[in-house]
Amino acid sequence: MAPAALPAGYAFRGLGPGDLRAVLDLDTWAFPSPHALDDLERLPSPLTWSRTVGVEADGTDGLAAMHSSYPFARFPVPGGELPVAGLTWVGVHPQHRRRGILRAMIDLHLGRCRERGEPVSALFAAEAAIYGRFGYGRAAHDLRLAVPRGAALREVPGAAEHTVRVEHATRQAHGELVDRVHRAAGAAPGGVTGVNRPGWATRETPELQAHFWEDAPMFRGGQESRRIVVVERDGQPRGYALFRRSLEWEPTGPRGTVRTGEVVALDAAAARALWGVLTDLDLTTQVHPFMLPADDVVSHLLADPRAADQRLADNLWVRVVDVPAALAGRRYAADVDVVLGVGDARVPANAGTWRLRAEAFGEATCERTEDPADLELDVRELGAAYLGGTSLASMAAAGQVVERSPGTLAAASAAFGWPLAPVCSWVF
Ligand SMILES: CC(=O)SCCNC(=O)CCNC(=O)[C@H](O)C(C)(C)COP(=O)(O)OP(=O)(O)OC[C@H]1O[C@@H](n2cnc3c(N)ncnc32)[C@H](O)[C@@H]1OP(=O)(O)O
Repeated sequence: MAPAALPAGYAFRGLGPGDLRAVLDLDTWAFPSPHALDDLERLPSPLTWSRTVGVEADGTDGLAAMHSSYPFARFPVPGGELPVAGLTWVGVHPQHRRRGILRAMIDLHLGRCRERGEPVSALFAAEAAIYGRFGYGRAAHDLRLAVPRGAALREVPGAAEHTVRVEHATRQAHGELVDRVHRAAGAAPGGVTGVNRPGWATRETPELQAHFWEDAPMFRGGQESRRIVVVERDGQPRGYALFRRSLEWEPTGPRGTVRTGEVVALDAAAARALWGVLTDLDLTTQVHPFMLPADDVVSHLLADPRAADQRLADNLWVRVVDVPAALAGRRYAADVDVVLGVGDARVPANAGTWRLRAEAFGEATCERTEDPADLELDVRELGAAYLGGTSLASMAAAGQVVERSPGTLAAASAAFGWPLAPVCSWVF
């Protein structure tokens, strides 16, 4: 299929910093916002301008649509890192919707990913029904909890040996610490060696860093400014949690809530120390962590996990843009030798049969073959399985992966899995 073109009367235009106001105007048409453009314009933009594309309509001022992507040069995939395009700021003005502008933007994006040598694209979906049709699969989930104050936690040796700092969170004081601990926690989650955390993207560009640390009062939603707990052992930071509190006085007394950002620790003892602090803040009754891994340590530490009202939400969606580069660029949790018959309506170069060979946790190869497919699947399901968090067998049970050679599905499912659940700890 040829890439979708924009409808007649529309044209793409590369955007730059001088377009910020038009971008914010379009963005607040796509995502309704109570904030004035003048106020939004003063905040640091996270965009990488060289990857930001607008759509203009003949005879109309402003933008009809836009999209951008973040250049993740070192995006964690199972057992390695690859260049990945983080698709973001996708918006179409309500005046111009449902006439194929998004479809044309996606095809432009996928073509540019291939030109830039980015074999994978990932995103957070505003609505879950949008991106499957374009070959993005639901690749990761995150855990949402409401942990009661004082929830009993299982003990971990060494937790009590940490000292605790509770401070205002600033880039100047904590930027380097947060980056260092975050990267280390993704490379060896919980101190487990030989297994990384797929999807654990870092804020790689200066624009993303500036945007992350901005703590504009207009976005606090009635909560306090951003705070941080740092736990240290022998004078070295071993974990941090970003958080904000809010407080309401009720007839029964104070009812405060703690909302966390990232809660990241380098080992189990540091994690236990952090959760001990978060669940014991005065005047609060509940802790709401944001976007933990589905297998986060806290789910194992809670004596009564049911009391924490656990839910899963979709996290990263993944699109395999270049099948051989993506499949050879990750590692597998078991030996595998399988022929995949891949369907791809938008990227014809991906379609066809591919032989994937790998040794458990070793190098992988992926080459075109004339051999018949053992498994048939659409690139959407390949994307869902890619980070190791959605099993091929579970998608086969739903009729979305078809096993042609008996026995190959179980073996490939084990190989595509990963010992730790994929997640991204922040929304991009
Ligand atoms: C990664 C991110 O940035 S996520 C942010 C996405 N942006 C938003 O949610 C902001 C508000 N929404 C919008 O800006 C727009 O409605 C968009 C971007 C979601 C869709 O743009 P449009 O130009 O209207 O989409 P387009 O006309 O190309 O539609 C392509 C197909 O997707 C479908 N589609 C589009 N939006 C949706 C949706 N929200 N839910 C379900 N299906 C959708 C269309 O029906 C169409 O289906 P078809 O292929 O069967 O004909």
